[in-house]
Amino acid sequence: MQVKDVFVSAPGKAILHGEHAVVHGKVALAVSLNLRTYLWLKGTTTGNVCINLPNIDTFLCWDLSELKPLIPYSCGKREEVKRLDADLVRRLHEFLGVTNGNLDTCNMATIAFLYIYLSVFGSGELPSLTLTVWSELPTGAGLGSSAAYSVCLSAALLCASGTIPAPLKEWDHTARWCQEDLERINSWAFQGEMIIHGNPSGVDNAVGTWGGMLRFLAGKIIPLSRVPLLRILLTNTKVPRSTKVLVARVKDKINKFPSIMNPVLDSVDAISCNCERVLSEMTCEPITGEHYNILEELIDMNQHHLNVMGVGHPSLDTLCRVTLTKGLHSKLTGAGGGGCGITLLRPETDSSVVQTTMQDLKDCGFDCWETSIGTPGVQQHSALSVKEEVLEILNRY
Ligand SMILES: Nc1ncnc2c1ncn2[C@@H]1O[C@H](COP(=O)(O)OP(=O)(O)OP(=O)(O)O)[C@@H](O)[C@H]1O
Ligand SMILES: C[C@@](O)(CCO)CC(=O)[O-]
Ligand SMILES: [Mg+2]
Repeated sequence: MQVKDVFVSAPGKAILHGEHAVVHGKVALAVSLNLRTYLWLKGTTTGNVCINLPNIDTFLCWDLSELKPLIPYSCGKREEVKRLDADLVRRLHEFLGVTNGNLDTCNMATIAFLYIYLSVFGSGELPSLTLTVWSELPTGAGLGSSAAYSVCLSAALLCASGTIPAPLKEWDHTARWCQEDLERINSWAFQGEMIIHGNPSGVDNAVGTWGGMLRFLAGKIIPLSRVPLLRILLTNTKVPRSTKVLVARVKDKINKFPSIMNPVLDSVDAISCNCERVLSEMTCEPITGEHYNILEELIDMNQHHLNVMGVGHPSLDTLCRVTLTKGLHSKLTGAGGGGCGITLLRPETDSSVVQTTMQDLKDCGFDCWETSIGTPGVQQHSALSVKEEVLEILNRY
């Protein structure tokens, strides 16, 4: 069986408020970014399944005969995809020689792929294909690279297997799926996130799937359609960290100090709700300096809470200190422990202030750029519609 080629992309995300607290049933507000992950799936007749993941230096190929014995026993019967198939995960660990359960960057990405590939195609004939993924997002830096990767895998494999239709018509450049298909994509992407994160809330894959700005609470996704245009500076401290480790660290802290940590989580919840209220006010009344003052205070308070949770880092303290000397307020975004932070720019913030702030942050060794938010979620592309530099990279493999 030869499957049709599929080209998809999904955006990264920034969490405005609610990271970590959202894992424990509190509200998070998150937005999509103008940085995307691209995936090109090519149907082949080689009898091999190959993955090229240049961002993480992973290039692997298997013969179909090696993969067939891994097909999950329950394949095709699994309508409910909220929990991982523990038996398949265990057999994939064995297959890749993971002995202690500790997955490195390459194993996490490989298992996420094999898990979805085998689950989606396992009830029929496994197809031979080559899948190449390249991302504009920094990997493992808090901007939802794992979710964008999982959403792309899920959309491309579901589409190639015919589980969901390809929305792209001959004359289209890009197309999106209907709500029901997006829900399917999101639920398989969540499985990928479970492999990579351990215990994800699902907020990152929801943003990768639907894009825009979302309110997320206990699996419930509410798109916020009326939001003001926010100017945000993104800074990558380049300090490596793992979301899985940080999420587990917060859980340990909650278990150890429940009476201290639960009020902190409640307070973060209230910060997210206050932020949502202010953002909504900003769309229906004239925007004032006071709106921005409140947004800035919420950022400062949340950053302190995240430090209490144990997910701060000296590099993030530096980010907050450097931006505050220019009157700007920052917090970490995503899992913390290094990675990226966001800085809110006020409408009146002069471009010279933005430039000097960015230079000061670059002098600290950080990457820094102004970003646009609220971009579309997962999309199917015609190869022609993709930026030339992205096509050139994906075509190398
Ligand atoms: N472009 C990519 N190609 C292959 N694997 C990727 C890619 N991007 C992310 N991954 C996988 O996701 C892992 C990083 O996930 P992690 O959740 O730790 O960081 P993040 O998603 O960037 O940050 P956060 O979850 O805080 O937003 C990598 O180790 C790798 O396994
Ligand atoms: C830290 C966390 O809250 C956000 C990571 O981007 C984890 C999650 O929600 O799955
Ligand atoms: Mg992640």
